[in-house]
Amino acid sequence: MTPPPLVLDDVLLTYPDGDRRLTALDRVSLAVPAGEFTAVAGPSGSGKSSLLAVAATLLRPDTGRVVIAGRETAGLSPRALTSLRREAVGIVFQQSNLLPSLTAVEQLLAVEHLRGGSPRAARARAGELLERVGLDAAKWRRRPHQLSGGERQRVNIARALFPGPAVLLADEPTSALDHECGERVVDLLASVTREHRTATVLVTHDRALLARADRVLLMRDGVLSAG
Ligand SMILES: Nc1ncnc2c1ncn2[C@@H]1O[C@H](COP(=O)(O)OP(=O)(O)OP(=O)(O)O)[C@@H](O)[C@H]1O
Repeated sequence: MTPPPLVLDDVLLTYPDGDRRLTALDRVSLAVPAGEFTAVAGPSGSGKSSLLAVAATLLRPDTGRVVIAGRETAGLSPRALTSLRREAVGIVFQQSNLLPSLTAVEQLLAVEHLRGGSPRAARARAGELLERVGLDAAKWRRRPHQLSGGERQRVNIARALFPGPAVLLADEPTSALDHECGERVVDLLASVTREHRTATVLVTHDRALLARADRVLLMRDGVLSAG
């Protein structure tokens, strides 16, 4: 059996807090198999964003293991970590972290440019993904300010999927959207998880969205438990 694309094992993360340390993740373990959509709920300040930052290899834990797409991250250099992240981890943030000067299709192609692939194949793939996330082709040449919040999140999801990541992480992707639009974005995350076989983790405050997940976990004071 192939190992789960995302594994956190006994992860401890602390931040400096005056002359003490604040424990943000208290010995957290989590394994997300390919094609599974896991949601993490929990109050503000409980450690949800910290969990995603560690899973995205943006923060190194104090102790514990993080294994992405079968690779131990602990021994990797910053450069190797960046390249693993680029290949294996798609991230969708709260709201538009799209580049303001680029059109929807260019947002995806900019990622490919960093990877140095063939422009023609990249255009074809960008078109397929924008179509898949339901962005009307008439809007592919619009810049972020010419799109609605929901449309921007669709572009974000297409961009995160572009490199074919094994792991897809979404941090409150619906918080800037109205309820109905938020539900559609979460439905989209659920369906692309199955189609693309990503190990997906969604962090959300919105309990109404949890029903879409295969599994719900609760974060409280840095401790992760079954929902
Ligand atoms: N860079 C930092 N330095 C010090 N403390 C931090 C830092 N980032 C987060 N914290 C603290 O760590 C704890 C967990 O924060 P985190 O952002 O992970 O929670 P969260 O559940 O995502 O909250 P929210 O839902 O409000 O975004 C909080 O007590 C927060 O104040």
